[in-house]
Amino acid sequence: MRILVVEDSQVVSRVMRHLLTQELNCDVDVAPDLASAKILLAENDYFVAVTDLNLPDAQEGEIVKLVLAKQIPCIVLTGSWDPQERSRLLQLGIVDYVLKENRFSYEYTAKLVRRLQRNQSVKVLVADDSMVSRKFIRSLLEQHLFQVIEADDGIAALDTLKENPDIKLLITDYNMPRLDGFGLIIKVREQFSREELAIIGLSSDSDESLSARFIKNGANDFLQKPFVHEEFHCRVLNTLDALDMMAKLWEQANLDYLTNVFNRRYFFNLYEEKLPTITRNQGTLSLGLMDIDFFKKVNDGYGHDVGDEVLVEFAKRLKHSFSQHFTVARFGGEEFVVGFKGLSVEKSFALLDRFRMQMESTPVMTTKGELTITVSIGVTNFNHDENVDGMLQRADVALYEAKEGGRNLVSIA
Ligand SMILES: Nc1nc2c(ncn2[C@@H]2O[C@H](COP(=O)(O)OP(=O)(O)OP(=O)(O)O)[C@@H](O)[C@H]2O)c(=O)[nH]1
Repeated sequence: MRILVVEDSQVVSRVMRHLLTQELNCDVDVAPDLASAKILLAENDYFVAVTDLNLPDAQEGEIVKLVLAKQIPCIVLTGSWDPQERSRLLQLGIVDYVLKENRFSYEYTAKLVRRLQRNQSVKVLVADDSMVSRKFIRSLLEQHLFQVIEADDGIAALDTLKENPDIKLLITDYNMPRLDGFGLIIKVREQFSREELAIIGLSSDSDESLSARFIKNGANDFLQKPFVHEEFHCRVLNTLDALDMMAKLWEQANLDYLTNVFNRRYFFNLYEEKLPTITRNQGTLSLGLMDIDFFKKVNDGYGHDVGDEVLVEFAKRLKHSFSQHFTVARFGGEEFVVGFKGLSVEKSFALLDRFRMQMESTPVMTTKGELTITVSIGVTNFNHDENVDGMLQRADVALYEAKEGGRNLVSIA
């Protein structure tokens, strides 16, 4: 990724280059004037340009027109606050107008570039029956490089969400035929949590209670029409930042920090939730509890870091073998579990025994060389009158038998 900084002050261009390369994996070209910017723009493709307005050979912001004509997103970083110029440039389609006030302005600009990079993979659905309004919102979102999908009422929005479950943000108007904004949000929230999909409500209605009602019905935020560009972008960015933050918190709470498979808490919550349905439907569930053999010897002989490498590789192989259809979790230390929803104990035994043999026959490559790692496994099925703990206790007994039987074995409880 290449970024162009057009800036005659060496101090500012050095700061921007430093912050941008720190924030992103990118190459930064600096042009100190319009003439050199023209040459660089002719020679390279840029992801974004960060430009000053007042250059030694062009004091009227000519650089902005040049950058926008090449369809390159343009962030203006200027020393002069001119409200009229600012709104003229925003109308022209710049991404943002940032005043060089202090170091936060430069940090903000670098973060904005990182968000633009992230936005390229973020899908936003705009539900509004007014085509003019939809197109206006689309143009604002596209300035920030989002992927935009439109729907002209609530029902169309629901269909679009069904076809595109990876949509991250829904921006919805209130008054729409067939299904209005509230109806849409209520239906959407039946399927998508706040962690999965963010919603911003919009309305030009003067009813002051609308914003609170939108939020109480499940929206993350609300915007009164007409709004200014910057407020729109700030709210969209804040909402998506909050979504990212929630995703990070969710990962910290549910994923194992070392191996990135699910943790014990996730596994318990998932199956405590699933067991009543499995019981009601007379469904099948089995699980395999496994423990790497003589793992202490790996740590003692090669060091804790090599032990970690083995755990990471073991989890990778487990994921590769099972996570497409089943649930893989690390319970702690060198103990892992796989939940086989829909599989009988005989079938999961066969899969786990094949995994055990593959472990034995394919050494793990570590920084201290190849190590042959074996695993002992206890398998059990789910009796419809028990809880997750009961099932795990029986799997633990089977695992103990596998260890007692000489290790590198799969045993059924
Ligand atoms: N490297 C590393 N070691 C860990 C981690 N968590 C636990 N351990 C180590 O795992 C080892 C577990 O050893 P033991 O419970 O004695 O079992 P074992 O050596 O695998 O022997 P058996 O299970 O009887 O085959 C201990 O040395 C722990 O310190 C971890 O996250 N990383």
